[in-house]
Amino acid sequence: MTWLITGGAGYIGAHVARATHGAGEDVVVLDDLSAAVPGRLPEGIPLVEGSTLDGDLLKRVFAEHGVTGVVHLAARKQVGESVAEPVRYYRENIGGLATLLDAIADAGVRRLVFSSSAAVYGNPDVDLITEDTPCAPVNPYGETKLAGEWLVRAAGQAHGISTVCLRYFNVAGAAAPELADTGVFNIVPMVFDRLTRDEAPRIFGADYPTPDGTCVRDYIHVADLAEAHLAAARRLSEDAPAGDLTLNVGRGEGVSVRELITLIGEVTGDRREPVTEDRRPGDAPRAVASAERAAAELGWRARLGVPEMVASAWAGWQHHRGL
Ligand SMILES: O=c1ccn([C@@H]2O[C@H](COP(=O)(O)OP(=O)(O)O[C@H]3O[C@H](CO)[C@@H](O)[C@H](O)[C@H]3O)[C@@H](O)[C@H]2O)c(=O)[nH]1
Repeated sequence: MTWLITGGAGYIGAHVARATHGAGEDVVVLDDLSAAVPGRLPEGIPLVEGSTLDGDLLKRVFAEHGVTGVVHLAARKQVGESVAEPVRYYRENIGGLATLLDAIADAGVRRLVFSSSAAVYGNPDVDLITEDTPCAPVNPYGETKLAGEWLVRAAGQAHGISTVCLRYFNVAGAAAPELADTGVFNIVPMVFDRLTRDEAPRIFGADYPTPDGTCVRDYIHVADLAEAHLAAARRLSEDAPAGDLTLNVGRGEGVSVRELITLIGEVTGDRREPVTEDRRPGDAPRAVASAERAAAELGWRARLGVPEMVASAWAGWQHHRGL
C-alpha cells in the first residue's frame, strides 16, 4: 500500500502521516502548506506542495507514487471563518473533495479515509451521540463535512471505493512538542494564551444545564486520533468487500470547561481563578461521543486521557513559543 495523506503537514495530518509511516506503510503527503509548520514531517515522507483543487497535480501524484489508498484531511476547519466565508468553505472543502474523488476513481484507487467532524451533529440534546443521532449542522463548516460524507459514500458506491468517515470530537494534545497545534482556536491553546499573557482564563457561560454549569466536551488525544486513522486504513486494506463506515472518534467521556481549566492550572502551575463571561453563540451544552462503534468496527479505543492531552499540549506550547 502507498497512502496519500492530504493535509499531512497540518496539526492532525502530520500526526496521521507519522503514525502511518511509523507503522511501516509507504506515505506521500500533499499539502498546500497553509497551516503547515516546518519540521513536522520526518525524513522519508515525500511532500508534494499543492491543493486538492488541482486535478492535474493529483493525477501526477497518483501515477508517480503508485498511490493505492487515500487519507483525506486537507480542509478549512474554523467554524467562525466558515460563517464569514461560506463560499470559500464549500469551494475548498467540497470542491477539493470532488476533484480528489475524480482522481481516485480515474486511478482505480479503492480505499479512502475521510476526515469528518462532530460538527455534523450540530447541537443534539442527547447524553451520548451515536452515529445514528440525526445530523443537523449549525454552521457552514459542519455542512461541508456532512455533505462531504454524502459525496464520499455516493462516489464510493458508484466507483467501488471502500470508505471510512471519521467524525472527530474535540482534538487536543501532541505526540511530540514540535507536532503541537500552533493555532489559538480551541480551548486548550486559548487558555494557555491567556495564562501566558498573565490574564485569567475565560469560561464562556456558566449557566448551562450541566453539572457545573459549563459546557461539556469529549476531548481526544491527537495521537489516539492518528491511531484511529491507521486502524481505519488497515481495515480498508483487508480483503473485505467494498463498503462504507461512519465512526465517531472520541473517548466517550465528558469533561466540563471548568474541569479542563482546573487541570490546565495543575499542569501549568498557574491556578488563577477563571472569569465567567457570556455564553458564546452556537455552543452546545454537551457533546460527548459514543465510542462503541469504532471499537467494534476497528478494534480501536482511545488510550490517553485528558491529563496527557493537557501536559503534551503545554510542552508543545512552550516549544513553539520558546518558553
Ligand atoms: O477560552 C475559552 C475557549 C473555549 N471555551 C469553551 O470551551 C468549549 C470548547 O470550545 P472549543 O475548544 O472552541 O471547541 P468546540 O467549540 O467544541 O469546537 C471544536 O470541536 C468541534 C467538534 O466537536 C469541531 O467541529 C470544531 O471545529 C472545534 O473547534 C466550548 O464550550 C467553549 O465555549 C471557553 O469556555 N473558554
